[in-house]
Amino acid sequence: MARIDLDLAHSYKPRPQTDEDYALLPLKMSFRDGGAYALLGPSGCGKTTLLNIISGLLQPSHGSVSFDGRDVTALTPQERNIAQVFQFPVIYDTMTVAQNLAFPLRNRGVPPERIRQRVGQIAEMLELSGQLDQRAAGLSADAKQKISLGRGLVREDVSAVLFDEPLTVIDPHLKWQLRRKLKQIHHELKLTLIYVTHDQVEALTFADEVVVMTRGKAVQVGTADQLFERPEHTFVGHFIGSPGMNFLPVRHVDGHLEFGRLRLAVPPQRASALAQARELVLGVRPEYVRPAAAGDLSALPVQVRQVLDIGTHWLVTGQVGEGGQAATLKARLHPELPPPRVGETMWWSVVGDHTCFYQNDVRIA
Ligand SMILES: Nc1ncnc2c1ncn2[C@@H]1O[C@H](COP(=O)(O)OP(=O)(O)OP(=O)(O)O)[C@@H](O)[C@H]1O
Repeated sequence: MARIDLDLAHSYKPRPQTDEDYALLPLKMSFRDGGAYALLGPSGCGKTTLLNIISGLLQPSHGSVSFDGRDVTALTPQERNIAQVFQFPVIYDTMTVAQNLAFPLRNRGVPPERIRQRVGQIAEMLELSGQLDQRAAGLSADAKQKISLGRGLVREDVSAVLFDEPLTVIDPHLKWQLRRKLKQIHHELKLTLIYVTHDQVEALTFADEVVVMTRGKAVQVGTADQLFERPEHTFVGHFIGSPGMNFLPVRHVDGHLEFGRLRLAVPPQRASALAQARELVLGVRPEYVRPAAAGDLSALPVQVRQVLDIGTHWLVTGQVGEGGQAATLKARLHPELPPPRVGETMWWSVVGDHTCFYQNDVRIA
């Protein structure tokens, strides 16, 4: 296992000029030895590019990759000792499940007795023990992908195991089980795992830390709790959560906040952090929006536009302000509260301990 340090940028173009020419903007980041990480972001944000640079399938156009302090930028995946699992199964159909799992070990001259033990251990973890003697050809797509996962995890001497959307072909029900299984396997095997996905649930259940990416930038590396409670970038607030964070542009004037003609008090504990800021974006998650009394200084009047019964809560969409100043807010309201009526005006508290403030998309308080 290895600690992985990146200090690089990547452009697929020979002479990059602007930020748009880069698939990865300059980034500096470390992956702890034995950590479980997810690279999370929408299509085209640079996840696969980053994964391929870590594995050695791709050389960064700028900068370096180090494993345990050793520069490996020019080394191949084999020389870096990386195992990779791709979206689609990579297995030998003519071999049995056991032979497939043993293959990476046999290739490296691991003694037969150790191979037998390790294949048994991995098969048990992935619930493949009953199929060890079956030929891979006859198995379902799910089972074949489990073999691929097993082949990725079977070696004990790898620097890291990289997964590129490995559960894409898996049936949704089994997907849930396998995600949990991978987490459990990580605890047992203590491998450095890096997992690419565009699915936040997948990332947050699997990883200790999630790297959130957008447009070639890693905007935050954090635990599920950090990404939810303190998004460092508006993109993280928007991308994590369902629905994502509410954002309101506000002006900081004379110790209070203005949204159009509406006013909010600045919480005393935020006053110093906001002292120099004028144009701000207030961010509050729907989970932390609370009904409040009319005129409450932490609240705004909101006209209810839609009420959905989500079972565990009411998901309410409302409009605050009017005309060009209007903004949409969402709140998850407690199921035991009476459901709001469409068209009614409620006061929603949006400023509290969980509220974040942003300038140029970056959190300042
Ligand atoms: N071989 C390539 N040559 C040129 N441009 C590429 C190449 N591979 C990727 N890109 C571009 O680099 C950017 C990042 O792509 P990348 O595949 O890393 O994103 P991703 O987040 O993995 O997306 P997806 O989830 O769709 O796989 C995109 O703009 C993509 O078009």
